[in-house]
Amino acid sequence: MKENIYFGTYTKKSSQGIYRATFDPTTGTLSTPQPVVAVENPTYLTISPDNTLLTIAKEGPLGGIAAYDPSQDSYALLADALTEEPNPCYIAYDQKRHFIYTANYHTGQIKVYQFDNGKALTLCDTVTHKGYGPRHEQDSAHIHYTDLTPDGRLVAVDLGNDTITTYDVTETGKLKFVAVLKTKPGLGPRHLVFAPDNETAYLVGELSSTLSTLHYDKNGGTFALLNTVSTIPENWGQHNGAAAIKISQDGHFVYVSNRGHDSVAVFDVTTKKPQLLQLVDTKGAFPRDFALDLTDKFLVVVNQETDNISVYQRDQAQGTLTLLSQDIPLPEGVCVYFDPTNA
Ligand SMILES: O=C1O[C@H](COP(=O)(O)O)[C@@H](O)[C@H](O)[C@H]1O
Repeated sequence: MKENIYFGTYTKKSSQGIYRATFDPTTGTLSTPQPVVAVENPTYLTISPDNTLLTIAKEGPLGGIAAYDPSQDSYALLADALTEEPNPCYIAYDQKRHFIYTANYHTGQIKVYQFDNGKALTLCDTVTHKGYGPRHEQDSAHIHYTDLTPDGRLVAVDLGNDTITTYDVTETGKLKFVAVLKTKPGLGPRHLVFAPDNETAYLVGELSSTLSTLHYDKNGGTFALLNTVSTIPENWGQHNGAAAIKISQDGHFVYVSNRGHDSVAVFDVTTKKPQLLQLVDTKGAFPRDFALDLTDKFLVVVNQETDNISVYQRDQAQGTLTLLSQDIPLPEGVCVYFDPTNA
C-alpha cells in the first residue's frame, strides 16, 4: 500500500505551506509533493492517531499552532491558537491525555494545550526556561524539542542552556519539574529519540555536531550521559549544524543529518556505543529533516536550501543507505512526516 508523506516548510520564499506526496514502499518512488494546506511556516507537524493534522503555524505577527482535518482534500481548519509571539518549532500530541505540547526556540517556552473533541485548543500551562551557554547561538534558553518519554513524562531539550529537563504532566495539563541533566557547555542539544528498550535515548547536539547516548531512569525521571561521538569527520573545517535524529524500529541504527557537511550519518548502536558506519551525501544543501518510511526500508531527506528531496534505500540488516533519487522538488523543506494512520 502507498504511504502518505507530509512535508513542513518555511514560507519565506516560494513555499505555499504544507505539502503532501505518496510514497511507494515496494519501489521507493516518491511522487512530486503538492501543496495541501496554505499556512505560514508549518515548520513541524504531526498527525494524531484519530487523524488530526497538527502543525506549527504563523499568521503575520502571530505564532502558534493549528489543527486541520486531513480526511477530506479541503483540509478544513478545526482550531488554532495564535498569539503575538514567534511561532514554536516543535509539536507533539499526547493521545492518552489529549494534550498538545510545543517547544519554542525563540521564547524558550514549553506550552501545553488541551485539545478536547478535536475542536478547541485551550492553553493549560506555559513553562519558561532561563539560562544560556558559551556559544553565540546560546544567548538565552532555546527549547528545540519537547515530547513524551516512554513512561508518559515530558522531556524538553534546550539548545540555549545545554539542558535536558523532565517534567511530570498533571491531569490538568500543568508541568511539574522532575529533573535536569546539564550537558557539556556548548553542546547545543537539539532533538532526541528513545530506543525500543525505553531506557536508552540518543541525543543530537546541533552546535557540537555530536551524538550522545543517554540512560533514562524512569524511577527518578533522570537522564545520565553514557558517551558522545562526532557526527562529522574530524578534519571537517567548515560550519556544520547537526539537525534531525531518527532510530530504526529495531533500535539497532541511528541516523543524524548534518547541515553544512550536507550528509546523513549512519550509526550502529547495538552496543549503545555508536559506531559510525557511513556518511551519505544528501545531494543538496542543509538537510534539516528526514524520516524513515513506515516499512523502515527507505529514508527521505529534505534539503532546505536547495529545495530538493533525496530518497535512499535502507539495508535493514546493515543499516546502510543507497541513493535512489535526488531531484524531487520541494521548496524550503524543514519537516518530513510519514502519516502513521495510513499504515
Ligand atoms: O534548527 C534550527 O531551528 C531554529 C528554530 O526554528 P524556527 O523556525 O523556530 O526559527 C532556527 O531558528 C535555527 O536557525 C535553526 O538552525
